[in-house]
Amino acid sequence: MGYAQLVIGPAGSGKSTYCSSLYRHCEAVGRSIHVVNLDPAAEQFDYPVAVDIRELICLDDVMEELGLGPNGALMYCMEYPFALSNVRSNLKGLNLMIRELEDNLDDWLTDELDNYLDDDYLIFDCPGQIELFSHVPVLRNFVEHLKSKNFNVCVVYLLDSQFITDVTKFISGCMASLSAMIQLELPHVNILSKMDLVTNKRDIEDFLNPQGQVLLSELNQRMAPQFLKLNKALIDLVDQYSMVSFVPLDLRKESSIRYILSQIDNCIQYGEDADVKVKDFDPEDIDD
Ligand SMILES: Nc1nc2c(ncn2[C@@H]2O[C@H](COP(=O)(O)OP(=O)(O)OP(=O)(O)O)[C@@H](O)[C@H]2O)c(=O)[nH]1
Ligand SMILES: [Mg+2]
Repeated sequence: MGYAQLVIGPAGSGKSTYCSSLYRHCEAVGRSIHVVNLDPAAEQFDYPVAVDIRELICLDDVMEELGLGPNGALMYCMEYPFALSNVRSNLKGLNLMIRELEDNLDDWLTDELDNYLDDDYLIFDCPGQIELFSHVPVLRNFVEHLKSKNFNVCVVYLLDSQFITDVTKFISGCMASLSAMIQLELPHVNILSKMDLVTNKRDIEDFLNPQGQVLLSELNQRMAPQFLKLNKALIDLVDQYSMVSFVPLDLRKESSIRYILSQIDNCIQYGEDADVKVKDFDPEDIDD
């Protein structure tokens, strides 16, 4: 059994920083994790990269060869390894393969991830394009692949606390997270990142464990009267999916990282197998 965190969230929400902080934390406590870069546009890392999607495809090449802008090129990069047969016709004359890697998802992932099975703990640092977890099936296919390889996977969704200045922005952050939940159908931990930048904690407190009724009345105050019904439906939706809970992440505090990691471990049942093994062992069963 392997374990994996899929770290997603809007651009600049702090995903890569979270990955490197988590790596350092685990290193300090003597725990082994491996961080995988799934961002073809990434340039530098503060963590040792265990597996790098840029070895398969890189953004600059796609922009140049296909004449795409950075966002279109990124979507292309992400879909490329996962749907190679569909895009093969577009690839005529292109020399996108940077190395002599096998030219399909299974081969590439199997090659790269086979070293990381059985009890290994992988962190996937994903790109920030919101399309990836809203309606494009790339990540979904990727997750299916991980599951087939016996990984317990959890989504770690980061939302930048700096953007959560009022209820409307909070709701839109929730909606983006919700679409990832629906799209990926995985256990989900929502994190409010960059808490060190929040000067007035009271501004954010309402959003850490918000009450549906409180959110609704704030939303109603901000929006024109014709939105009352929509507001109610939105808040009900957020309530229903019991996703109105964000865990604050303050990278200055070890305790904050430790707490988040324990929540995630819980979601993917990391460590439970070891407990089971201990519990299964009954001294009474031993023959004399
Ligand atoms: N103060 C503070 N800054 C942070 C924190 N996390 C990230 N940042 C800053 O926010 C910016 C974006 O952080 P990244 O970790 O690159 O964000 P990302 O989500 O990986 O970004 P993309 O991969 O481009 O989507 C950088 O300038 C980071 O230094 C944090 O906890 N506190
Ligand atoms: Mg990043």
